[in-house]
Amino acid sequence: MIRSRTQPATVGESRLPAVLEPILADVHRRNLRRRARVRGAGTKVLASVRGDSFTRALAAPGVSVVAEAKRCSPSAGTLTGPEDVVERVRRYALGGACAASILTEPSRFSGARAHLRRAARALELPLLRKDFIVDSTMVDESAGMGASAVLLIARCLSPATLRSCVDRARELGLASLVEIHDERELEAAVATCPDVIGVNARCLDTLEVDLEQGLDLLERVPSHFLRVAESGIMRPSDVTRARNHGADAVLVGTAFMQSVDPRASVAAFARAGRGEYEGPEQPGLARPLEQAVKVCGLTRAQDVAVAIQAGADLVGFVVEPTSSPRAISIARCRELCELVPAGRGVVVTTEGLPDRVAELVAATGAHSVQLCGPARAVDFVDAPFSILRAVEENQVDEMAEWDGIAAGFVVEPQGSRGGSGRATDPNAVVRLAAPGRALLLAGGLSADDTERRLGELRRRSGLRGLGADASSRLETSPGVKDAVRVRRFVASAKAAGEEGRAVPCS
Ligand SMILES: O=C(O)c1ccccc1N[C@@H]1O[C@H](COP(=O)(O)O)[C@@H](O)[C@H]1O
Repeated sequence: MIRSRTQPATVGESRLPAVLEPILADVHRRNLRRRARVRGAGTKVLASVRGDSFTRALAAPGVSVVAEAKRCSPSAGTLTGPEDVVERVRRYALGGACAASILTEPSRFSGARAHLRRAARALELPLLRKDFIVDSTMVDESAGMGASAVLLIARCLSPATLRSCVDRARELGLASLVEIHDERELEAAVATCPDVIGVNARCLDTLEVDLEQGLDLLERVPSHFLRVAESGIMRPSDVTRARNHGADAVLVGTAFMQSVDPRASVAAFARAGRGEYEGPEQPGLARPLEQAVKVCGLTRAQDVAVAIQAGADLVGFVVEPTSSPRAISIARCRELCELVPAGRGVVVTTEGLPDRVAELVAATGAHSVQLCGPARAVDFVDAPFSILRAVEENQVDEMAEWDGIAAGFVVEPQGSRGGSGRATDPNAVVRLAAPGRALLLAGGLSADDTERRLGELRRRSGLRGLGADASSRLETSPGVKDAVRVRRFVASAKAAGEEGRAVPCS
């Protein structure tokens, strides 16, 4: 039993870890306040609880991915600024997450009940409420928020309370995931017969993660329970390890929160869960596209070195159209990609068939692809690499289709096929701004006019994240970059960024 309502120090016989003590004290305080406010009103439970959708999703063949939305944590610190949790979870769903875990704990994880409520209203995906549930009334609340499942941390609950929470969840049609970390907690979990048992590889006393130890314990969970590996799953090969230890699902938070392209990361992990992933351990882009600077159409190793040393965030290699004066072979592209830091090489293609594009990405070793030809967004939802979609400045509808699927857009002048040297119309570009959309301005940018053109657009439109992409005007002859122009282009694009930061957003 928890001894005090505001300062719980023990659960049953065992002392609480130092990290849990203040968290649980806060939970109790908030519960007291909330219940005093709503006394007599009862807890509204949604009629349409979707608990079976959570267990069905986890039971799908292979290792399913439960992707977590959390802004910070005691172990990782701040993971993201304020952001739209619904948009993040939508990207998780596109990438192939079977369910999402949403933090509702406000003080240590910057979670909110509203995040869960809004996601449940907006999305079909089964949602796990991740919080520090201390009694069955919090299970009722979870159903009221639209959760399909609740996380019950064995370390936070006496055996009797754990049982009453699992039973209450079952009555409400919610799935319960009981989290354990050692043999004793495994016994307690098994005794309550939850739907799912999760092994947290993180020790709550030290916050240290030992994935191997966690996976060994997971193997000892009786196989009639759905088994989830939690914490320490940072790369696709960890999913493969979990698969080899009998996991039905992995719960991944930090790796996806730290990813620049959560859709692509989830897609890579989900493929690994099906035993189908062969890509890099850090899938997708390495840097955010906000104010990114890309140098495109590189054909020579020395030009790649200059661009990277100058500070380019991305370097592009044109494989198609083969008619481009900057086109190189797949083998040459692979050689040049090897010279580039991970996550910064982009293969440029007019190919639009997803399997062929996937082959091209694998063959070149690029982490992302720039799609310049006709392609359907729906074909790329679960592509395990990042996508830059090239659009013409008037293709607003095309952009809407790719939102959330492409990590960002390269905006070219109307009628351009790339590398034309022609400039975009600023009036058209400002109309493309939308929340959460990353844009790279392209078309005839040179070492001389980039700072002015970018700065002007950023000031006029509030497009402060606008990046830049240039090719032909940085050359001495087709395919041969001029080192001075490349350096000046990168520097002036970055300088426009600094200026943009100083101008308040209107
Ligand atoms: O760089 C190229 O030659 C190229 C060829 C075919 C498709 C895309 C290409 N690069 C893209 O072209 C623009 C920049 O062109 P420019 O500066 O006007 O010459 C940009 O989108 C590059 O990614």
